[in-house]
Amino acid sequence: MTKAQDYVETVKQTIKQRDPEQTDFQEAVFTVLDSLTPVLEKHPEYIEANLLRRIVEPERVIEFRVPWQDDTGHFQVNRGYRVQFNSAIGPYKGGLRFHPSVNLSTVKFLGFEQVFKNSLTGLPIGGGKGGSDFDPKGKSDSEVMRFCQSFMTELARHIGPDLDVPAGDIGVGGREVGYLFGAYKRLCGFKNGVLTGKNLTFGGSAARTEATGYGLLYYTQSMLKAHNDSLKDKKIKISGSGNVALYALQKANELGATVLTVSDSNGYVYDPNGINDKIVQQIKEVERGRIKEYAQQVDSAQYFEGSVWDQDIDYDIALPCATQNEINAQQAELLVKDGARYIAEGANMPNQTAAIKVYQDHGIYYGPGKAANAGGVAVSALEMSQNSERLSWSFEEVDAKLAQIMHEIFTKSEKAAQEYGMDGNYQAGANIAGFNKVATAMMVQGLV
Ligand SMILES: NC(=O)C1=CN([C@@H]2O[C@H](COP(=O)(O)OP(=O)(O)OC[C@H]3O[C@@H](n4cnc5c(N)ncnc54)[C@H](OP(=O)(O)O)[C@@H]3O)[C@@H](O)[C@H]2O)C=CC1
Ligand SMILES: O=C(O)CCC(=O)C(=O)O
Repeated sequence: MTKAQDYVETVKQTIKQRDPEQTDFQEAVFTVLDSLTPVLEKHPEYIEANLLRRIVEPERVIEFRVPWQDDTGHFQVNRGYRVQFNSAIGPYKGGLRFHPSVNLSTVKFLGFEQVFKNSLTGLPIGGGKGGSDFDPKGKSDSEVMRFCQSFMTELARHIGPDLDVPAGDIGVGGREVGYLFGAYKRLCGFKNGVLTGKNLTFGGSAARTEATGYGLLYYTQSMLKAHNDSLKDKKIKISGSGNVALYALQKANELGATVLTVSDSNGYVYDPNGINDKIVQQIKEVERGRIKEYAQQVDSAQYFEGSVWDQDIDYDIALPCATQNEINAQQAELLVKDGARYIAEGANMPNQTAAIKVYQDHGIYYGPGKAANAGGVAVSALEMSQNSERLSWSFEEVDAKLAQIMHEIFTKSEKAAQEYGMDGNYQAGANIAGFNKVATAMMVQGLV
């Protein structure tokens, strides 16, 4: 074992011992650490400075009670979190997730990923993430508003335009950001740089709603181009039908691909003629309905219960856009058998570690979430810039910047992989390129 390998193993063991139950967090950290051994061989000063041990420890973890009243008058309590992971290159930045599965491990894994993702965007933002085990599904608008107000009553004291700037994630969209902003304003006054993903009427950026899904397709375009390929006439499987999935679908259709599937946590819709994004948008964004309603409206579509990744059909590109760990090794084997050559992650960590190993073994080109889905946070950072200069840019201007950023993220990852002799390994490339900037910043800032 080299000194670098030994150091990585020691850091991994420390995490396992200190937080044995935080399995999602461990998975995210170990994936990054495993890519960094060659960097440590080249930079032994990082080992001397115990940099990895510091980088895997959040700067601050905030956990709080969120009491709220439901429509029947009963008092409810949820748990709120904000993990301020790393501020070496800018204020903490990252979304809030409202979903019953949220716990400290979830928020820590998402915050850790966010550090490297935000670094890859090239914009001056550190990493953070937050959320709650509150489930907005099935709640009335009034209940969601009361919950958001209570959540912000505590969160407000920890955030600010130059300190920590939350945004949306699963279960937190325009409605929730609006209520959170309203509550913040009553407590601290109008500071529109405190949240991103806002409505366009009070400082939101054009194209933020579309940014993660569109950015995913721009990244995928770059990945295909690197292999003299294009999206035209490609068959794509998308999972999820939320914000990321919907705008990935819309952009894929615009770029001449055929999207065969979309899904939710109950099941998936398959349409061999291609999923119509306008119908999905109406069902999900306007009616807040379930995806099976699509099959009730479109003759050529069928609805199936279960995971879309268990469906056995031929296709070219997989775009998982739902949630973490949605693809296991067996499902990855099926993806390979079905002829898919590319996979790019719209969701955060949708592939289990064993699934990624399957892609590597079979030469499938794999774009990790921290690179492929960075478009959302990149446009959030552009929203912060617009708020600072008290101006709003046009949709076309923001979209062009987004496309450029996604292309650069792909190129940076590709080059970093090449530099360390791992040509085509976009996962290692993204981890190394994301790490380099944060590591340099931490080293020159002294013991932080
Ligand atoms: N919004 C953004 O800008 C960004 C989001 N991401 C990531 O993209 C992913 C999707 O987020 P987003 O679209 O914003 O969230 P939404 O809440 O808008 O949509 C989430 C979608 O995923 C499905 N889903 C959620 N949990 C599960 C589960 N356990 N099993 C199967 N399906 C599930 C939901 O189905 P159902 O309705 O049944 O729950 C829904 O279709 C997440 O991993 C998020 O972290 C990454 C970068 C930025
Ligand atoms: O726009 C943001 O700040 C949040 C984006 C996010 O949560 C993510 O990239 O996973």
